Amino acid sequence: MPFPSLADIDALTGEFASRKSEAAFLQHRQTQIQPLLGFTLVFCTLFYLAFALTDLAALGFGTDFLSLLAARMLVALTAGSCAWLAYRRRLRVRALRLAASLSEAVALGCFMLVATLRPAEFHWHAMSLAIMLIVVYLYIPNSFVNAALLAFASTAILLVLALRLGRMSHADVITMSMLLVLANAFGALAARRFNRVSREEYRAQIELQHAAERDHLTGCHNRRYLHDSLMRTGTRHAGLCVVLCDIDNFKRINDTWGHADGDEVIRSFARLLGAMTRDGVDSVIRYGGEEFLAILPATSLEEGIAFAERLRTRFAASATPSADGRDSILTTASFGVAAAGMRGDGAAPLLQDLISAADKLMYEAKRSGRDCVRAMHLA
Ligand SMILES: Nc1nc2c(ncn2[C@@H]2O[C@H](COP(=O)(O)OP(=O)(O)OP(=O)(O)O)[C@@H](O)[C@H]2O)c(=O)[nH]1
Repeated sequence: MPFPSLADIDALTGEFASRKSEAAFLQHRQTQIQPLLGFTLVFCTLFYLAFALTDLAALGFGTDFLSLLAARMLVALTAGSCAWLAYRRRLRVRALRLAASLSEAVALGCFMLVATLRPAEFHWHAMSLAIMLIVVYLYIPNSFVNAALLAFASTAILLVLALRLGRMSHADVITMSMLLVLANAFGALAARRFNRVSREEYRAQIELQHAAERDHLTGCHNRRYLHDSLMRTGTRHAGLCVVLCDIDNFKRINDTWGHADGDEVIRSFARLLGAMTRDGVDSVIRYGGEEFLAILPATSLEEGIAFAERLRTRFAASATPSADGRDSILTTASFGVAAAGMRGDGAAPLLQDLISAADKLMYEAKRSGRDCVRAMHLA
């Protein structure tokens, strides 16, 4: 999961400047965005249709009224279909934004037709557009840029129509322009603030989750993650291998070099383990003080042993520089490897059984003189 920084929030839009962070944020919010888009579109469409009454009052029953009714039905059809999609289908964020932009563009376009056919009421049209702009900026979930472009374009078109068709005084045109500029400025500022606050909230949530699931010293997952995530969800892999690693004679390292250097040895072991495991596939957990657990899905016992042997030789050969930089700390580690395939009843192997077996095997490696691998296959 990408870890976004506050500096990554764009000053103009309030969205993450990095595509990766923004995509992760939108993905995280998707389950909220979908029903929100659906609800807002339905809500706006009902009002849009209800306002056909004002067409009837202004124009009477005739061709112009029917044209506007058809336009309003088109808005209802577009927004209704988009709302249905938002409720019923699992859409990608890009598709949701397309649905939002399309509904907004059709509604604003039809609104311009209303203004054209009812040229005596530009004061009301300006007020209605001001309200619609707030809805576009704040209520219909869309990107800041899409919302701003639609808002600017519809403001410009209404002003041109007012100048050409509305028989308005200069004072009225100026007041109308100011009102629409105010609605745009307020809408954009409020959208920017909302975007920023929701991204700060998301970042704090990710940070908390990270702190709750990770070990502070090494950045590896902790036992809470092992119990709450891995053990609770279980494994869906037919074959699973677990490697328990324990740094040898670690007490002596602390006693000889001090705790700060001991910490550095733990960190360098964690770095090596992280570099040798597969990103997004394997899990590395700091299981105890100087004990680590590697959970390797879809890995056979032979592959697990080969992995542990590579790790053992590389760690034994890599020296950690002491804090004063004058010496190098060399040590070894012992490993217990347990693997299992699909069980007789067709169920996946139990992680807890594999960890218990790997723990026993690791102690066997310690008893056999340390710096070695002990392994077994669970039936
Ligand atoms: N520096 C440091 N030491 C730690 C940390 N966590 C645990 N320890 C120390 O690690 C040592 C582990 O010692 P033991 O369990 O006796 O094991 P060992 O000395 O490695 O001996 P074997 O495991 O039998 O090879 C203890 O002295 C703990 O205080 C840590 O985060 N940092």
